[in-house]
Amino acid sequence: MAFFFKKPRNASPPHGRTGVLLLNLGTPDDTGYFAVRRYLSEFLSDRRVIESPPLIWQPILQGIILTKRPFASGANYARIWDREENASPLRVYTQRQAEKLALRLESDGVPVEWGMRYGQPSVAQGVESLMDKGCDRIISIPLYPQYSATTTATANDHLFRALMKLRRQPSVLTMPSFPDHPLFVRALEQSVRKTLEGLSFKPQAIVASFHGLPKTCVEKGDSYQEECQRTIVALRKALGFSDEQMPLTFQSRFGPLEWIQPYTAPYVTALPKQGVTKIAVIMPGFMSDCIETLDEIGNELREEFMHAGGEEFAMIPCLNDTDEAIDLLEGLSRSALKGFQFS
Ligand SMILES: C=CC1=C(C)c2cc3[nH]c(cc4nc(cc5[nH]c(cc1n2)c(C)c5CCC(=O)O)C(CCC(=O)O)=C4C)c(C)c3C=C
Ligand SMILES: [Fe+2]
Ligand SMILES: [Fe+2]
Repeated sequence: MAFFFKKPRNASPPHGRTGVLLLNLGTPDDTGYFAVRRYLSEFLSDRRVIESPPLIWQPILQGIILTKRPFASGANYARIWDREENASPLRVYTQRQAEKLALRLESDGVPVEWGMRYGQPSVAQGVESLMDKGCDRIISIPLYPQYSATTTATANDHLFRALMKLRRQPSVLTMPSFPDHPLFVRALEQSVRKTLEGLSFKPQAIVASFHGLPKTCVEKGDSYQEECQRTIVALRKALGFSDEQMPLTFQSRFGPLEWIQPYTAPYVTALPKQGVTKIAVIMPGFMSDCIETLDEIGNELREEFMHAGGEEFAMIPCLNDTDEAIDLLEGLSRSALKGFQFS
């Protein structure tokens, strides 16, 4: 192991320096079969995501799934690709969030970097870059408002895996999830109000759709579902909405297991029969628009809703790099900075 221990490139300033590291999921480098296959293989080989024993799961993954899915997923990514930046929206927004947060923290001498759990840029690169800037303390912010072992915990695992290779480790403070943090709720509230103002119709319901999770994860103690509830209770309260006006659903089911319910697609396609033909959808489990929001909701769900008799469908954008999103990241960073001061 000692073989891997690297020398720090720069000495830390005598009184130390703190940097912020934003952690996100990751996304393919391009929409081609091999790039998507590489991404899915790394993602779906993570035992925090798929807990089945590798001896059983790997032949299924490397056989059927990675032969077929990259074609379908690649075509979906192609529909939402940011052609100007030639990158996936998740990557574009994560980078912009980091750049804008860096501007807010610049005058305090706090650098900001970002890294992806799967793919590029890596978390190790982010750590190295902060250490090159003299940071001996790192505030890591996993960009998941609600905790899940499948997202937050694996991001933290990956960060600590990167630290395993360092002789001189920085001190690390990992931020907790923020399902009903006032700045998060305020950012969501503003995004709802702004979108509603710009619509030519009044939605009869605003469906809140969160990424799903296998039911077994919750049964084993994952707090994700409860944290999604906390987000939606706080948002309904901020907007003065009832449960019916803002129902909670779960999207993105993967594989044959039962996932947490109600599932978004059947819920939404049943609405027109109940007289609800004009809806908006908000996705408060995602800090940035990505394939799950832009394609699964913005393309697929919209089509299914219209086909089922829907008349109007609007998507409320994720927080992305809005000022309110950066207010939230700045607020989280500043409270963590206080936690790193001894006197
Ligand atoms: C068992 C599989 C999966 C679990 C568990 C899971 C949990 C989970 N994921 C997110 C957030 C995102 N997931 C995204 C994409 C995505 N998710 C899965 C599977 C599981 N997710 C797959 C296979 C994919 C890739 C896309 C596809 O092929 O369908 C994304 C978007 C990535 C992007 O590039 O845009 C996000 C974000 C959460 C929050 C979560 C658990 C709570
Ligand atoms: Fe996912
Ligand atoms: Fe999906």
